Amino acid sequence: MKKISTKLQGLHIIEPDVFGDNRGFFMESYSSSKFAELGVDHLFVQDNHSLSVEAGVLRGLHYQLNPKAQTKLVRVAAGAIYDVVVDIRKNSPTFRQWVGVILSEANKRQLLVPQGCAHGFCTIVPNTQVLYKVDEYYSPEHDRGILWNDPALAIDWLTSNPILSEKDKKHPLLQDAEINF
Ligand SMILES: Cc1cn([C@H]2C[C@H](O)[C@@H](COP(=O)(O)OP(=O)(O)O[C@H]3O[C@H](C)C(=O)[C@H](O)[C@H]3O)O2)c(=O)[nH]c1=O
Repeated sequence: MKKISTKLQGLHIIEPDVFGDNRGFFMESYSSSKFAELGVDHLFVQDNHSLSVEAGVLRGLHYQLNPKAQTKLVRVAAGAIYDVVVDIRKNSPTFRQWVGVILSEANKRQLLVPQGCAHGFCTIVPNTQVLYKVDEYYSPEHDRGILWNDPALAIDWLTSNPILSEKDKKHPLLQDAEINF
């Protein structure tokens, strides 16, 4: 199993060991002891699962404010996404910078998204199912968002006309968003 760092502190790609044979494959998608050996020793308390039936569905950019900020361990069980993480930690040297990673059923890559980052993804193929663990429970009172196409972030989502929830169409720009990281 490999952990690959990125330019954002705490944002890592994890490549699990995959055992393939003529039947298909097996992998331990999560192991608290093996992930802890990689420094991923969070106590995850909730598993999330979403299905997006179309390509071009964009969910994000979301985060929860402290003290309910979430670390997320994201993977794709079916289909493929372009996963985007934005550093919204005011004192971070990479504040306002973003990283995009393709997570897919095929590459089986996982993404560890640290607290203090906004997270979103855009599906690349229909019927994409995303599974992710979080280390803090959902708290609507602390749930916040940033507008997906904030010009100050200039995120290239690899799609021009995404399918968005009404909520995701109305998030503020980062400059106007409530952040406490
Ligand atoms: C996130 C969440 C949502 N819900 C309920 C609230 C709504 O009634 C319904 C759909 O929620 P929402 O439209 O916020 O779902 P997504 O747009 O997929 O949001 C997620 O997408 C991006 C990629 C993220 O990183 C977040 O984890 C999460 O915000 O599920 C819950 O009951 N528990 C939860 O943990």
